[in-house]
Amino acid sequence: MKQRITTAAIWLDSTKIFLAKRIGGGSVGGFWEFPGGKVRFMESPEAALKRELYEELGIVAEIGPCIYSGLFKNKDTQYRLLAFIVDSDSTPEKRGFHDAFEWIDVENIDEDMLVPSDRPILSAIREYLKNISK
Ligand SMILES: Nc1nc2c([nH]c(=O)n2[C@H]2C[C@H](O)[C@@H](COP(=O)(O)OP(=O)(O)OP(=O)(O)O)O2)c(=O)[nH]1
Repeated sequence: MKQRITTAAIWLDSTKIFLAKRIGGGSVGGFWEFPGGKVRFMESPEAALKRELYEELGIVAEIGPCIYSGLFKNKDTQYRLLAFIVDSDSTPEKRGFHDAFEWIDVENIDEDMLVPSDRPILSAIREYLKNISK
């Protein structure tokens, strides 16, 4: 099976987290996601996430710690998904990848609204928020 590394951004503004709804089509169209994307050859995961956030949302982001690592499969590829805390002062814009944005408290995120790969990230976010509030 082919293997790829992919990334997701946990963009926090105090207790709220940024979610983007993927445009319809494909196996995950219409679901909400933590934005990000695939790492290219010889690219670091952090650089890939920074690039994807600029391409998909037009934001310049600082990439912080990785708080989640997990696996998922799509067709003939196994993906290693890494989720990073990110920070940005930019305002996101729609660039053809998403049709809605939302800032939402982690307690109010219904996991069924998320692309399946992103669902296990929710407990990692709760754990992270618990630890930084100590
Ligand atoms: N099936 C699936 N794909 C996911 C999830 N999360 C996630 O980022 N993806 C990625 C993997 C694929 O690159 C893409 C969905 O695949 P697709 O059916 O729309 O298109 P595709 O296989 O042609 O993928 P691609 O060439 O565009 O990468 O989204 C998930 O939870 N399930």
